[in-house]
Amino acid sequence: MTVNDKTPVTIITGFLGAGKTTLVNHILTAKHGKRIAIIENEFGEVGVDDGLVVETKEEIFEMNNGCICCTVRQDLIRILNKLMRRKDAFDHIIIETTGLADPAPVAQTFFVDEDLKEDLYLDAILTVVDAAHLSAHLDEIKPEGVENESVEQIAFADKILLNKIDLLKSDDDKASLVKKIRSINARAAIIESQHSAVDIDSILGIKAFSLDATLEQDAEFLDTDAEHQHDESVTSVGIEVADAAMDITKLEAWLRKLLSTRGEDIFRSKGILNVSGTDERYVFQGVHMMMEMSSSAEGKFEGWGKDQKRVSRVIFIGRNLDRSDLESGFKACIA
Ligand SMILES: Nc1nc2c(ncn2[C@@H]2O[C@H](COP(=O)(O)OP(=O)(O)OP(=O)(O)O)[C@@H](O)[C@H]2O)c(=O)[nH]1
Repeated sequence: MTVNDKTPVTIITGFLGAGKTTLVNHILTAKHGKRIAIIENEFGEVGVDDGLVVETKEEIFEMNNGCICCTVRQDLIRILNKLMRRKDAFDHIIIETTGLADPAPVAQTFFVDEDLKEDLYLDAILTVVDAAHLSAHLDEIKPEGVENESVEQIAFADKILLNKIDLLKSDDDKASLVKKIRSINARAAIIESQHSAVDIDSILGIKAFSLDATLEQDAEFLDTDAEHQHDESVTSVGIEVADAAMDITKLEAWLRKLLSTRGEDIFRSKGILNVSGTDERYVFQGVHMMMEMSSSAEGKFEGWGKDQKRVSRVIFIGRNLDRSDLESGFKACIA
């Protein structure tokens, strides 16, 4: 079978909050004529992304019970094998990793699994980066033997979306960020973007993955016994409130204060909210100290479904998280 008879797979990776789901939504709503299957892997004990991905007719598979680069790799293989039994139904498969994943073990799957190798080829590893926060994450010193996920994600990229360029203060800041990226990966093309809005032809069907370049980067790439160690100090706290609605004014004030004081350690926060006194669905998005609150009234995402149970679900991801403090703070904002 030649590469042209196989189904292309794109791995979308990038640190927490970089703009991966925004990119998936852009792909799902752009006009390109491709039938796409999406496999989503989310970090943390409460899944939120299922409510953040736009509703389309495309098939979406959620994998929320572990990390795609380690514990649920067998689940990934199972889903891919299932998809390949209906391979005429798809033109392209996209895998969105968690923000803390190492893309290499996910990419390895397409070279070591005999069945999948027959039907699929790895088109590209796309790494989305947050122009405002990347530098700090790249500079982070990790304990001996622990991977810096941001560095790995850049190192293995075939294409880099330098996203959130609206948040860069000057051309000098941009130039020094590009220099830093180039010192880790000199090969990948870099495209600048805002809200991950890129030309679909520049990211899908580009045949940009190179096994030779990847082996040069990591001689153990094809070694199925090679191990990697995650930073165990990064954890998540998920909170669900099923039987009451939230007071939006109180909640917004609490979140703003929380993120302005603890936003260095709270890398990522997001949630879907059942707000008292309205039928609109609310979504909140936090990346370090930056925060956005929006509602379905703005028309960017769907409101509550007619028979949908209105549950508030939030997740905090970061270091030194105090579960009881976060839970009591959130629940104090119940209307
Ligand atoms: N200012 C600005 N904000 C952006 C841009 N792109 C995405 N965002 C916002 O950044 C936040 C995180 O975006 P997501 O697409 O959810 O990020 P993600 O990489 O999927 O996050 P995780 O799944 O948690 O790892 C959201 O509030 C987005 O609206 C951009 O270009 N500029």
